[in-house]
Amino acid sequence: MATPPLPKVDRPAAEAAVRALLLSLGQDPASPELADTPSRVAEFWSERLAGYAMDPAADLRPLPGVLAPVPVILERIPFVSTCEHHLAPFEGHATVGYLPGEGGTVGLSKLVRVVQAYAWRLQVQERMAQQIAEALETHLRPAAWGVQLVAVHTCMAHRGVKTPGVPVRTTLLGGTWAQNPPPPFRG
Ligand SMILES: Nc1nc2c(ncn2[C@@H]2O[C@H](COP(=O)(O)OP(=O)(O)OP(=O)(O)O)[C@@H](O)[C@H]2O)c(=O)[nH]1
Ligand SMILES: [Zn+2]
Repeated sequence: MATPPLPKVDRPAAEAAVRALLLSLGQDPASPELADTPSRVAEFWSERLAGYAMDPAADLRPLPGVLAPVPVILERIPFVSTCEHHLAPFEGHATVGYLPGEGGTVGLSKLVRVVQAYAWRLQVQERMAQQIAEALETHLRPAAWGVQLVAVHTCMAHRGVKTPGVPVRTTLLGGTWAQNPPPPFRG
C-alpha cells in the first residue's frame, strides 16, 4: 500500500487563517501591533509540525563496528508537543532506552531525534510514546526497550478543568525489561 503523503504547512494559507481567526476574535489584524502576527504564527506552526518531515528510520541506523550490547538509556530528554484536541502545548521529558539486539547500537543523539520527530506533530501523549516504542522495536530489534514520557498539558491548565501542573506519566516497556525494568523506568 502506498504511504500517505506527509502533511505540510501551507504558509500563505496559514497566515490567511490566522488573520481570519484574529478578525473572528474581534481583533484588527491590520493594526501595527498585529500586522506581523499571522506570519509569526505560521512560522510557529511550521516549527511545531516539523516532525512530519523527519524519518526515524533514517536516524536509527547502527554505528559501524561491533559495540558491546550494554544498555543505553537517555534520561529526561526535554520535549515540547501539541495536543491534537485543543492545539494546546504539552511539555515534559522523555526517558528512552534499549538493550541492543539485532539492530545494534545507534548514536545517542539519534534517540533525541526520534523523540523530536514524534513530539513535533499533533499528538496525544500515549500515541507519542507508542510511536517512539514502535520505532525502537522496528529499527533496532532490541533485546529490551523502555519509553517513559512525563508531561504537563496546558489544555488542563489554561482551560476546561483549569488545573495546572499535573504531571502525566506514560510508561511502555518491552523485551526483558517488561518484567524487570532498570531503575529509570521504575519511578
Ligand atoms: N489520554 C489523553 N487525554 C488527553 C491528552 N491530551 C488531552 N487530553 C484530554 O482529552 C480530553 C478531550 O476531552 P473532550 O471531552 O473531547 O474535550 P473537552 O470538552 O475540551 O474536555 P475538557 O478538557 O474536559 O474540557 C480532555 O479530557 C483532555 O484532558 C493526552 O495526551 N492523552
Ligand atoms: Zn488538549
